Amino acid sequence: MGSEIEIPILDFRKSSGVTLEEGGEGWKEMSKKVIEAFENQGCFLIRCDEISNDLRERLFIGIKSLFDLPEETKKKFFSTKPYRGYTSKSRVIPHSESFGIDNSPKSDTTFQDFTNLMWSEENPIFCETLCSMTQKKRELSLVILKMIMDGLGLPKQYNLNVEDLDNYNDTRMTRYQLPENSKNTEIALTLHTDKCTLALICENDVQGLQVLSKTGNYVDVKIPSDGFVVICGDILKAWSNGRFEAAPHRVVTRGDKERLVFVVFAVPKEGMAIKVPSELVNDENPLRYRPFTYEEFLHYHYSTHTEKLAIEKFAGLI
Ligand SMILES: O=C(O)CCC(=O)C(=O)O
Ligand SMILES: [Fe+2]
Repeated sequence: MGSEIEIPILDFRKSSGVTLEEGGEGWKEMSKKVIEAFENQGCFLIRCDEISNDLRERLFIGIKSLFDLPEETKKKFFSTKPYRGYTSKSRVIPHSESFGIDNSPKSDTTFQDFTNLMWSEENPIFCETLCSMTQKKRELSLVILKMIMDGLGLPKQYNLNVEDLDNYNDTRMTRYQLPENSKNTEIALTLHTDKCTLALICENDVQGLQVLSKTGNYVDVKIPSDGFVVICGDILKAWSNGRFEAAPHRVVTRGDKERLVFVVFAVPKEGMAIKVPSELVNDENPLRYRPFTYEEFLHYHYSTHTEKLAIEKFAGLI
């Protein structure tokens, strides 16, 4: 399909010559780019030093061995919470299986409990890899959110909002099934927006993510091997009074190589009121979203199965 837009690549690597010291010139420049990308496409690619080849390799070896476990073992990871636990061939994701793990910053045994449940002989290497990846991604998403506060020129008090908007991680690992005929392209994950603040995604070497452009074309996203795609979620869109786009995206499978992804959704603190900063509201930009909590929105989305314009239908004022 036609790719008339380019997804911007923001280079956070030291070797690119930028110094991302908070408040410095490089930081300010990068803040502008983050804001521009979220205003225009609702997503961007990032290259960074944090994720070494070795770490990434260990991650995907671990994820593969996780999905290769017997079905009865995988089913032991059960959750009553929407989109958490082990899901196989669900209504939303018919051609894939995934694990959704809530990773509260207060609990440091989440991944240990998880890997101990999946492997009776335990799996300390994978456990350590999951902790390390999730932590690095969280650090990065906090930097991105701080850049947003700065770039929008919001007073320093909004830096408190950053920790609350990205209070805990919902970590998801997914394995997509191959199409029955490797020459076909199949939709493995239907068009949606992410219901979180931010999503950071990395993949094994198999591409499949597509973002829907404003002009209605699907654009293939090639996630750099030393980075992620960063997607603005509905929460951040509403918080920004609709200034940012929540990029609609889907996943297609093609070819004969299995696609594995590791996603960290940054999720707001339980009970946090998602409220547009008054500085972003004026005569030209009247208030577009009422205050709400993430839990209320997720419940609405899950119980009504509303996907299209879910955040507008739930909290929109205009
Ligand atoms: O597989 C991907 O690249 C994206 C996954 C995704 O969009 C999701 O889990 O919400
Ligand atoms: Fe998504």
